[in-house]
Amino acid sequence: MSAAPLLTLDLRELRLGGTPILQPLQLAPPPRAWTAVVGPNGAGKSTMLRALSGLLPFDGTLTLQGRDWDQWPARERARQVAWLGQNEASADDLSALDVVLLGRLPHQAWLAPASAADHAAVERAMRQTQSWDWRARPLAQLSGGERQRVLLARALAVESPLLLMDEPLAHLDPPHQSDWIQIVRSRIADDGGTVVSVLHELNIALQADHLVVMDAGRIVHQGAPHDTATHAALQQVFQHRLSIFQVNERWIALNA
Ligand SMILES: Nc1ncnc2c1ncn2[C@@H]1O[C@H](COP(=O)(O)OP(=O)(O)OP(=O)(O)O)[C@@H](O)[C@H]1O
Repeated sequence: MSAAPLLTLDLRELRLGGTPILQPLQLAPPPRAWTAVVGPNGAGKSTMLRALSGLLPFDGTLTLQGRDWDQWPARERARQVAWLGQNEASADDLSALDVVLLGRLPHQAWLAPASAADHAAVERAMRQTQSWDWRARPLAQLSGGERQRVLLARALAVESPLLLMDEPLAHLDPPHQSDWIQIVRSRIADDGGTVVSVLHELNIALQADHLVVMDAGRIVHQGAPHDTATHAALQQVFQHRLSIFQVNERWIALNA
C-alpha cells in the first residue's frame, strides 16, 4: 500500500432538503492510521462521514485510491470501504451470523453461496467482537451493545483497507470500548488499514492518531490529539465547557 491517502474529499457544499449543511472542506485521512472526528451536536460529523463514504451527493470531488469515486465498479469499490452507520436499520429476523455474512457480499459472485473463505472471515470477525456465541440468535433478540458488536463484525468481515464508522461505541460498555480500540489498532498494525470514526467519547477520540474537529458544518482544526492547538480547538467548539489534562501519558477531557 502506498503512503498516499486512500480517500480524498474536496467538498464545496452539501445541502440536505435545500439547506446548506456542510461548508467548503477538505479531508484526506492519513493512511495506516485512525482518524477521529469530533464536535458538538449538529456540527455535521455524520453528514461529512456519509459524504466521505459516497453515501450522500454533494458539490465537489471524492477519490478512492486516486480514482474518482464514480469511476469505480460498485462491487470492487464495496471491497475497499466498509461502513458502520449510526442506528442502522437491519433485518431483525436474520440471525447474527447471516447479518455478518452480508459483509461478504462484495466478495461473492451474483447468487453464489458463501465460500469457505467467507465463513472463515465471518468467524474471525465475530470472534474479534466476541459475538460468535450469539451467531444463531436473531438480531432482534440482542441487547443494544450485543447488536452493535454484531454490526461491527459485519464491517470487519468485509476485510477492506478502509473502515468508516459513525459512533461505533454506541451502547458499548467500557471493556468493549477498550476492545474496539484494540481491534482498530490491530487493523492498522496487522493489515495496514485506515480507520475513520465519528466519536462522542472525547477520551477515546484523544487516543486516535489524528483528530478532526468540526463545528457548524466546517472542519475548524485537524491535528495530533496531543497538540495544544488541537486542545484549543476542542475548548473552543465545546464553548470552554471542558478541561483537558494529561494523566499517565494519556490525554483526558473532563466536563468543566
Ligand atoms: N435531511 C435533513 N434535512 C435538513 N437538515 C438536516 C437533515 N439531516 C441532518 N440535518 C441537519 O444537518 C446538521 C448536521 O447533522 P449531522 O447529523 O451531520 O450532525 P452531527 O455532528 O453528526 O450531530 P450529532 O453529534 O448530534 O450526531 C444538523 O443541524 C441537522 O439538523
